[in-house]
Amino acid sequence: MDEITLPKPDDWHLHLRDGAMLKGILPFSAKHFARAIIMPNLVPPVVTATDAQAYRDRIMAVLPQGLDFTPLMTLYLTEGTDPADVAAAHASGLVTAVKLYPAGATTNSHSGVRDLSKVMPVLEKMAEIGMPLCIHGEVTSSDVDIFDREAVFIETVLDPLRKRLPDLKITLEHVTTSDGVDYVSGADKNLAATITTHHLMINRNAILAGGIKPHYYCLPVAKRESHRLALRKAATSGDPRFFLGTDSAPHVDPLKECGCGCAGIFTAINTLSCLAHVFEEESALDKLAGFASVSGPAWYGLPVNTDTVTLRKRSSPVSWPAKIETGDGPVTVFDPMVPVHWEVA
Ligand SMILES: NC(=O)N[C@@H](CC(=O)O)C(=O)O
Ligand SMILES: [Zn+2]
Ligand SMILES: [Zn+2]
Repeated sequence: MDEITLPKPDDWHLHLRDGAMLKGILPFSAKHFARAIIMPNLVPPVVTATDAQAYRDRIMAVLPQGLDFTPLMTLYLTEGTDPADVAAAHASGLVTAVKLYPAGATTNSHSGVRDLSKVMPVLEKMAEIGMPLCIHGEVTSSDVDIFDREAVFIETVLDPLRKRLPDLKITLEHVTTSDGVDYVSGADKNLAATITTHHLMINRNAILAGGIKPHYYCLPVAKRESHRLALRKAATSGDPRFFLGTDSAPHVDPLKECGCGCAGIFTAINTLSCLAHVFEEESALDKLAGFASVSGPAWYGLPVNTDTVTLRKRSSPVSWPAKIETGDGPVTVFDPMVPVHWEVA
C-alpha cells in the first residue's frame, strides 16, 4: 500500500504555548489536525474557566485564515480549584477535561497537586458529571528512579484513585512503559491512554548514547526498547483505549541546549508521516485511522471528523526543516533518525 486516506486526525495532547511561540507553531498542528486537547501548563497556568476562555480567544486570534481547527480546552488542577467553576466550564462546552500534574513532575508543574486529598471534591464532581481527568502519571519523589516513576505512579496513585472513584473517567497521558500498557489493558472501565509519536520511534538510547541529545529529552523520559515495543503493540492493536496524543511540546533551542535543558519534543510538523512509517513497519496501516482519528473522539464523546487526510509513500525520503523560526526563537523539529517516506498529500 502506498497511499492511505484517514478521517482527519485529532491530537489528544498538545502544547500550543502562548504569545509569539503560539503564533509560530499553531499552523503546523492546524494543518494536519482538526481538533486538539490543549494543555494548560502556561505560566501562569490555565486554572479557571475565565483563563480558559481567554486562552481559547488568544489561540483563535492567531489561527491563520483558511485553517479549520478547534482547540479543546483543559483546566490545570490546583489545590485551590473550585468544583463549581469546573462543572460550569464543562457544562457550557468551554472546557473538555481537567489536567492533573503532580507538583514538580514536568514543565511548569509547580502549581500542580501535592496532596490528592485536597482535590477530591473536584474529582468527585467530575465523576458525577462525566468529565474526564487527564493525568501526567509520574511520581516526583527524588528517591524514585526517573525510569520507574510511571510504574510507581500507577501502583501508588492511579490504582488507589480509581478504586476510590471508579466512576471518574481518566486519560493516562503519554504512557511510556509496558507497565502502563498492561495496566490500561487490564482495566475494566473508565481508563484510556494517549501515546506520543516519539515514544513509538525512540528509546532512551536516542537521548544518551553517543553523546547527550537534549532534543530527544521529554517527560516521561523515553524508556528501554522493550517498553517502546509494548507501546507499538498497543498503538497498532486496534484497542480503542490507546490513541494519539502527540505531546508536541516546543521549547526554544537555548532552553534545551544548556546545562539544565527543558523537557519536550516538537513533533507537530512530522507526526503523521512518522506514524504512517511506524504503522507500516508493524504491518498495521489499517489500524492507523483507529489510533489517530477514531478512538480519541469515541473516548471524548465527539464525532469523527468528516474531512480526510491522505498520506502518500514516496520513493525518496521526506525531509523537514531542522528548525522552525518563531518570534521567541528557533525550535528544533523532531528528527526520527530513520528515513521516513510518507508525506501528507
Ligand atoms: N512532555 C514534556 O516533556 N514536556 C511538556 C510537559 C508534559 O507534557 O509533561 C511541556 O510542557 O514541555
Ligand atoms: Zn506530561
Ligand atoms: Zn505534554
